[in-house]
Amino acid sequence: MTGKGPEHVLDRLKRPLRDLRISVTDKCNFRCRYCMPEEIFGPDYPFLPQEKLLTFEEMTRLVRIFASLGVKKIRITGGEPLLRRELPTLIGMIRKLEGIEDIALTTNGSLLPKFATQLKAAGLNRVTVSLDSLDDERFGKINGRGFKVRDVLKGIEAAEEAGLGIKINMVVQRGVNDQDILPMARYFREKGHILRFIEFMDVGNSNGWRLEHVVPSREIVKMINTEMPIEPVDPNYYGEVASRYRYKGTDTEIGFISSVTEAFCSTCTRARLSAEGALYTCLFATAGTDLRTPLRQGETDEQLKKRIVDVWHKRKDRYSEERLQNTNALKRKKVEMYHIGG
Ligand SMILES: Nc1nc2c(ncn2[C@@H]2O[C@H](COP(=O)(O)OP(=O)(O)OP(=O)(O)O)[C@@H](O)[C@H]2O)c(=O)[nH]1
Ligand SMILES: C[S@@+](CC[C@H](N)C(=O)[O-])C[C@H]1O[C@@H](n2cnc3c(N)ncnc32)[C@H](O)[C@@H]1O
Ligand code: SF4
Ligand code: SF4
Repeated sequence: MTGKGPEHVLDRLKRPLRDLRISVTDKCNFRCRYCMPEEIFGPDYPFLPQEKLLTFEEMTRLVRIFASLGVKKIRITGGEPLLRRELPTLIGMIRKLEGIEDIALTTNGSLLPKFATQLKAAGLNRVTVSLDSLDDERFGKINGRGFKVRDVLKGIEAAEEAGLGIKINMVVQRGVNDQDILPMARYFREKGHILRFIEFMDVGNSNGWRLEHVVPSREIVKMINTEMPIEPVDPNYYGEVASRYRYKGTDTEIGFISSVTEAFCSTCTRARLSAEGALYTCLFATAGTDLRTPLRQGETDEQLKKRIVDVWHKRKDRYSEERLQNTNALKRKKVEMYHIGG
């Protein structure tokens, strides 16, 4: 598969495949209420056994095939991806693949002090660190395990020292952490890091989502603009999830991910690979396509590629747009976020 450029596949809504998000583990050291609430994900929860997880060799082989279909960006996620042993080794393996221009990692940040340098050395380009509050009491409740804000800030500092690109993601929930919007904006503006506000979504089936809990991005834009004037910036690439802004008179950016109020399905170029090797074509999918079994049964690259192409050709997912039009979409059974990574 070397030598010639990638093939380009389009789905039924004419969307190309550009971005692959790989969940490397379903485990996490946090218990964020909106993702893995403690009462469901308790000590006896049956997480995937090691033999069901894709190995690094299997993931790398699949990434090579995806790259031959036009994927340029890989996002490593989870669960908490830094709980997967030897993760920098996987980054190094993916880095060597032709066609992969960008490797990013989404993390809760708590283990970055331990791994940031190794990740950078292995070829990781950037990290996106999730942080929902700067207040220890609220943050402890949100993460469900009493982690302190400092634990995450130390991770961000470690990533900075290692020379990794940095973005911060904050999921905003009305009545839970909306009072943190301005303090977060002030803090990361001062630090010069890109902060992105994410509208709380109805992912999975266990997070008790209600529309009243969503703070629409336009409300946050207004709130920030009143204190710290901002102006829109053009997207970096086709299908970028965040609407970008910058603080007037500076180069510091801020972003808004309006996954609920301004769905972006029409330009969605993302495929997702779960930790056990199932391919999902939407964050809100009810089922995935098993790639691990044919892979372990010895299918060739060409056969696996055909499976992926067939799935992408059939794809017509546009859940977030459908939900905007008809909230009945909410009633269907969906895959959990920790399972395919968000
Ligand atoms: N509905 C929906 N939400 C998404 C999708 N992709 C990302 N999000 C939401 O946006 C959040 C941030 O996503 P990131 O992974 O940081 O976004 P990204 O597009 O990879 O970011 P950049 O590569 O830095 O532009 C996720 O945690 C989700 O909440 C998607 O395909 N559909
Ligand atoms: C599932 S986590 C996996 C990676 C890592 N553990 C972390 O928290 O960054 C990926 C992202 O999904 C976001 N997320 C989880 N549940 C969400 C929800 N219901 N709505 C919006 N974003 C959500 C998290 O805040 C996090 O930024
Ligand atoms: S959002 Fe990330 S850190 Fe929080 S429980 Fe889910 S996987 Fe863990
Ligand atoms: S809801 Fe599905 S199709 Fe729409 S942007 Fe998200 S992942 Fe893509």
